[in-house]
Amino acid sequence: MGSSRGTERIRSHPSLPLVGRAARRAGRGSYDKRDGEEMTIITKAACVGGGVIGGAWAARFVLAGIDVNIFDPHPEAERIIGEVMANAERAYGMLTMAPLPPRGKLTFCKSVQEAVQDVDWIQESVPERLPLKRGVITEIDAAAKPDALIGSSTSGLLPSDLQSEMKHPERMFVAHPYNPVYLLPLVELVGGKKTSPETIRRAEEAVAEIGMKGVVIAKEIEAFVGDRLLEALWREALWLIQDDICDTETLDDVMRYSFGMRWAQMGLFETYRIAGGEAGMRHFLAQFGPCLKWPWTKFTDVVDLDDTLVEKIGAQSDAQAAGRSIRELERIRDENLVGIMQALKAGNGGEGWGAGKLLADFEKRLWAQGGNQPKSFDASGPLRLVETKVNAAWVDYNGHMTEHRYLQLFGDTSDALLRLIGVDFAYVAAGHSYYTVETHIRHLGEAKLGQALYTTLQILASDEKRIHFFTRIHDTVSGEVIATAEQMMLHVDAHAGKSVAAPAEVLEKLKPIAEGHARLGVPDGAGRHVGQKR
Ligand SMILES: CC(C)(COP(=O)([O-])OP(=O)(O)OC[C@H]1O[C@@H](n2cnc3c(N)ncnc32)[C@H](O)[C@@H]1OP(=O)(O)O)[C@@H](O)C(=O)NCCC(=O)NCCSC(=O)C[N+](C)(C)C
Repeated sequence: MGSSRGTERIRSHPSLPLVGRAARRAGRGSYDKRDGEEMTIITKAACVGGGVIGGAWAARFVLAGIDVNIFDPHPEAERIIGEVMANAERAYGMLTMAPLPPRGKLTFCKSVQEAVQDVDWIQESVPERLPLKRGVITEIDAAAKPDALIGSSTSGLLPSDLQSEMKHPERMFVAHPYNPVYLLPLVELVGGKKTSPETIRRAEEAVAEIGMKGVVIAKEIEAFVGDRLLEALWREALWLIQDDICDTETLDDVMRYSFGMRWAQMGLFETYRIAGGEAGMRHFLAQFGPCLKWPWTKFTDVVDLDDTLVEKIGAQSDAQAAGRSIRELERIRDENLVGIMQALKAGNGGEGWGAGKLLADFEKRLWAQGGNQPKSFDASGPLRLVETKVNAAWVDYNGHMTEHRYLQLFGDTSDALLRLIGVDFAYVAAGHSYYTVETHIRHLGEAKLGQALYTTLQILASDEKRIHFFTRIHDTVSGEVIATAEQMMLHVDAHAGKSVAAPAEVLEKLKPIAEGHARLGVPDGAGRHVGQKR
């Protein structure tokens, strides 16, 4: 697999990309979806600085299956990074049912040199002081492979200033992420005067492979794009608090009950286009353009952040938190972000929208690369197909898993069976699939937040068109059956919208499972109808 380049680059292939360990296990780098082109992936990374941002970068890499070396001289670095990692794992458990690759290995190193010497991507996340950052980046440059990519997490320093003392400045750029880095996909990619365009192109490819959206900023500018926008809002917000127009909670309410929700799915301009009505953006500009000259803002003046204002904001913020710790708030934030991304994944008629589309595409790659999908299976018993945990978004007002999430889990299980018999994304894209036509669910026990579950599936009968099967949801610890579903799927020609016989290659894969399961006998609860005595 050895490559003379910092990140792996190999020829394209019709398959979908592998990431991190999966790529290495396959003895190669990643495959490109675009015919004939090469692809850049990260096979090993280093994080220099392991605070809130550096630790979360490490989590993003590790959960994408990439080994990470980390260097942070803080005496409690291991504890802090361990806590970030735990939050990230919890969030990913809620975010996706797709088979994540085996976790990358996290290694704590004693020096910058040790951390960076054999890796493809180095992410610098040390405190925001130019001499410190420049010094660390120069040190990284001296110890890293000459072609390793070096990204800085700086929130606002110019890459030209950061790379000025490097021997190989062409591979250095700003990779500015958003907290929590393991969930929020955006990374602003900003080159300095000496950064090569090739570096930015490779960085953009590489972050896509770890589920991120690399946005290339055309010109370097202090604070780039995101922090410029946040700075404007932040300044205005400080004035509103200083002038007693509102308190911190009211200000946050104004955002989160209104335009904050709009911004998560469409940005500023697309939202304003709609606000312009049928005449669109031009009408909007004509309507609201004149306001720009009205006294609607104070943000070009800088508020005096003196002790009184700091204490005022601190006290209002304490009241707003109502005793919740930062860790609790982080968990609430992560659950909400997961919920938003999942909603966006279902947006645009199921195609996915914005960050949800990115998640859908990432999941497709994970499914395509197989993950924990068994290569062989034992049909002498029901197939164990899905492992999961009840996440917060699945729990209803009764404090247990709500009913449509059961159906989701049953659907994920039938999807897993379909993949086993060769009905995958490519098969569906070619025009055929299986559709569920009947379901009978029984709820036998409760599933609570965080409870580990697994599913098993038994085929009851099958022919060239039909698969009749019985799925159980079990508690992972006790094995107790919590719910069952008896379902019928029909093989269909999706274009014609009609059932048709499945092709021989699918039926051949189905046959040994059906034959094995025929020996198991009819499960208790199969064939029931509502109203029968138990
Ligand atoms: C297209 C469709 C699935 C079938 O429409 P059709 O071709 O008109 O089908 P028929 O009604 O003629 O039925 C074909 C044969 O199948 C037999 N059949 C039908 N229903 C059942 C049943 N419930 N149990 C047993 N057998 C059944 C029927 O008797 C016919 O037998 P023959 O021997 O005469 O051939 C159409 O129904 C459709 O589009 N339905 C909607 C499907 C849907 O949207 N489902 C929800 C999607 S969820 C999902 O699919 C989840 N997942 C699998 C992706 C995980």
